[in-house]
Amino acid sequence: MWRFSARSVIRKAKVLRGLPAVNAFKFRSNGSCGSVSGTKWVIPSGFDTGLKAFNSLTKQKEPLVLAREGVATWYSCGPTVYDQAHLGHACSYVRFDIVQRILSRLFGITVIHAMVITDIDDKIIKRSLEENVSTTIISTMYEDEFKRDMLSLKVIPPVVYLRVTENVHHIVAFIERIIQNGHAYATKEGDVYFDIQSIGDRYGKTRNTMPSSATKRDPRDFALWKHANPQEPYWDSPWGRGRPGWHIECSTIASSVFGSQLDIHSGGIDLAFPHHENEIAQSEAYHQCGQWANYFLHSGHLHLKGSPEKMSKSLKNYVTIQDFLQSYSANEFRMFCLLSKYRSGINYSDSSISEARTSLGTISTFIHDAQAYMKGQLQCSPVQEALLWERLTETKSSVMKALADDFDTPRAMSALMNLIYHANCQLHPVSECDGAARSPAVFAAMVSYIRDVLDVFGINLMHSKSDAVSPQGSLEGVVEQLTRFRTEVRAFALARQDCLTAGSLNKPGLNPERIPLLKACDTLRNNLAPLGVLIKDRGANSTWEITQRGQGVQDKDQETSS
Ligand SMILES: Nc1ncnc2c1ncn2[C@@H]1O[C@H](COP(=O)(O)OP(=O)(O)OP(=O)(O)O)[C@@H](O)[C@H]1O
Ligand SMILES: [Zn+2]
Repeated sequence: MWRFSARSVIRKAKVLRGLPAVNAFKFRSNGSCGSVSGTKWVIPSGFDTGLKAFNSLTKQKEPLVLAREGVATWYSCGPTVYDQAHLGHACSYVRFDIVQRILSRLFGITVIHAMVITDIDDKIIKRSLEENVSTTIISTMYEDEFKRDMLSLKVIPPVVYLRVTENVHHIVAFIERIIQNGHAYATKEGDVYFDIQSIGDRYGKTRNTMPSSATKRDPRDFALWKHANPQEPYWDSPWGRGRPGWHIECSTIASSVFGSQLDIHSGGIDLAFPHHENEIAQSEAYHQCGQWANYFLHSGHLHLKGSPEKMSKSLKNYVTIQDFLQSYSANEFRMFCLLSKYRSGINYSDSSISEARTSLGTISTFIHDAQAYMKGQLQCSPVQEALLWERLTETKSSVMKALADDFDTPRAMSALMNLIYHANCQLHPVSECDGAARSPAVFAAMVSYIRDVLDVFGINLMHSKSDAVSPQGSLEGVVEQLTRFRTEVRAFALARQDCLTAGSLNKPGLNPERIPLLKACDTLRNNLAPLGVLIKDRGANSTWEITQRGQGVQDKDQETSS
């Protein structure tokens, strides 16, 4: 249902905005390399998606025009892998994952996403010296953890991850070309610097934050290649032993995958300057053209509430993704991200994450009630069916409009919540069925739509037992069998108590034979709760349900605690 073709979606979007559906696509005809960065941004030639995106190059929303029809080339700066990933990283990568899912699943655009893994840099070297292990051990360990963390947050992996250390030969060749093109110079110490003056006023002149150095021609010049100090890892190069500077890895790797033209480049806002400005300067100096990447999207920072600083490994004010997932679910984190614009700063606190949990709870409760109504278990007076169909249509159009407008997820979520509010207003439980006309189809349509949209955002609400498709061997089937087995064991143990009581021991709680069995049953129940399976004991019977992860540990119900 959500795999619309880009053409049909854009045609619909134009009709929604009151624009003629014909000529929905403009193929502009300026040259492949557009304008010069730092001077004037030129709208790219190619395929007009009908969407708008905030482009950091112009600091305003621009029509999103891609070089090829239905395809977006997308490069993102990846993590520097010297420590565990935290919620700041999660926030940036989940937000862009949502943007990419919107592009591909709602607007039919194939997103080709490549990401670099920075597996050599000053911070990694420092950490390896502190731990007395090689940089490879540090980077491999944290790269693996990063990838696992992203998967547990349901971030779709890029089509390719590229490590800096596996691309040093490309980087050396890239630097050589920049030198040949007259935009970089080597020093006698074995460093290579980008020559800012060689590109005139195309570089951010007012933002000189680079440290000065005796060997640089201009304090703004930045390192493309750094000579190796003793004990540091190195690669051979025409300038001696050394390693790449930070910015050059992205220009080289993005160019090695996508050539001289890139549709979208993303990263956190802290990367806008100097990192992205330097990437642009290097890439345009290498390709000898302007406007290498047409759109730069930057995500806002995540802060711990009350802290003016972004959450950061170096500032040690962070919550790791793994710690977070002990108490909350990936669905909850994604909802937390959806409730703010990807560009805005976001405060992480108990109350902001609770707000996300509450929103998910409202949605789940509505789905549950709507299903009960469909099954005839929730009796209601007649609903205003025509009104609900109308509201559903309006919601669909509001969601599409919001998402086409710089991926405005909070506006889309508010349209969904508004639909739920109006639908809930019609669901009044009454004690008896009055035989009134019923309208299950409109509730079914709302539930399907809400689930589809959330699925696009990477939130899967198919977690209730009744929803689950239960082919043999599914996880639900396994939990069902496990619970039945536990029920039998418990019933057996409880019956042993009855026997002994009947045998006039008169102290049922002291029967030693049943304790290990009941203890095992308690342990199983307690261990399944953080995994999202809530077992409830009702007399000798037990039921189970899938919950949000982390809920439902019920120590107070321990059968063996007394
Ligand atoms: N607190 C944060 N909020 C949002 N995005 C963040 C935050 N911290 C890092 N990022 C983003 O995560 C991506 C990977 O960052 P990287 O590994 O280079 O982190 P970093 O900035 O070196 O981390 P740190 O500052 O924690 O040492 C970048 O796009 C960066 O902008
Ligand atoms: Zn980068």
